[in-house]
Amino acid sequence: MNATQDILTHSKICFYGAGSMAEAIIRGLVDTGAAPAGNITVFNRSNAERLAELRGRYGVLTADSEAARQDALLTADVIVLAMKPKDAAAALKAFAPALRAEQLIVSVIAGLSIDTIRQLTRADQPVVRTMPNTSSSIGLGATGIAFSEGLPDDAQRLALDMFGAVGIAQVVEERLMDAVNAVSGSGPAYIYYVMEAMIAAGVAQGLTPEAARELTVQTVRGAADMVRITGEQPAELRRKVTSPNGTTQAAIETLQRLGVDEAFSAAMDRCAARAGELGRAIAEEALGG
Ligand SMILES: NC(=O)C1=CN([C@@H]2O[C@H](COP(=O)(O)OP(=O)(O)OC[C@H]3O[C@@H](n4cnc5c(N)ncnc54)[C@H](O)[C@@H]3O)[C@@H](O)[C@H]2O)C=CC1
Ligand SMILES: O=C(O)[C@@H]1CCC=N1
Repeated sequence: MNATQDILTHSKICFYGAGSMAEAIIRGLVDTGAAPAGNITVFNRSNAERLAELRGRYGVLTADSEAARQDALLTADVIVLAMKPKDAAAALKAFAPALRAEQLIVSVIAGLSIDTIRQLTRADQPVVRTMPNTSSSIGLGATGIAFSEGLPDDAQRLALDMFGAVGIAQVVEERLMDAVNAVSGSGPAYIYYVMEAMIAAGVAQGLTPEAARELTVQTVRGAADMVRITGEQPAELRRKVTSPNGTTQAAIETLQRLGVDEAFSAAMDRCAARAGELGRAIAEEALGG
């Protein structure tokens, strides 16, 4: 074990919010051994059943009472903000007064800026803003990471190790975090949407749902791995599939005629803009303007 892994291994991590994103990260940390389950405490607002589920699956600790929640927050080295954006302002306001200067805040909340977190806590609170995705739950996550100004190297390393344990982690400037949200944070949903459409069209053409699903899944998996493994550009790989005047050309021309490029561009612009709106709404609710 090297010294940097040591930091994550020995840190007490508190997950504030116990939803799908928290679980995805917890699973990666526990399964890879990047953080021992006994160092992870998780809580949500009031859903004891959900906490029991996480305890049973991963062996993590859960905080089931207000006193236990306060204790988990007070004793944590790292606090992961994993609640919905609409719950973030109230949660941050409630726990900020008890926060210690050295506690690292890691946020996965769409749109929430480092500046808002620091305004609610301390001007020099160590903060890592991230945008992961749900593929983290199978170790194939893609996370964008931005650091607060002056964040010490060991805190940067800890965050990179935490998200590296569940996939790849890409450091970006904070101003680009909404773009990361548009590409990889929400991205899995676009691909699922494409898969839904492919499966439905295959079934409409007579395939069984099972056959359409299997063929679609393997096609998407194979295409992603072709880009990853060959290192070639997607456009070049597409060219190799597309015989002149063949079937693929007929399909791609139809997609282009129907405006799929424009649809993706508009959807991703709207996604990034929505992240900005969510972030401003949290700041307004928490800071009053
Ligand atoms: N689901 C996704 O694909 C991604 C989600 N995110 C971000 O992750 C965050 C969480 O999203 P999900 O896990 O999908 O949501 P979710 O709805 O599955 O989980 C939210 C959790 O927060 C808890 N919670 C809410 N208010 C709380 C409070 N005051 N105290 C304690 N717990 C509280 C809820 O009980 C629930 O356990 C969001 O802010 C979202 O922007 C980021 C990247 C990807
Ligand atoms: O839909 C959302 O707002 C969250 C953020 C990125 C993925 N899911």
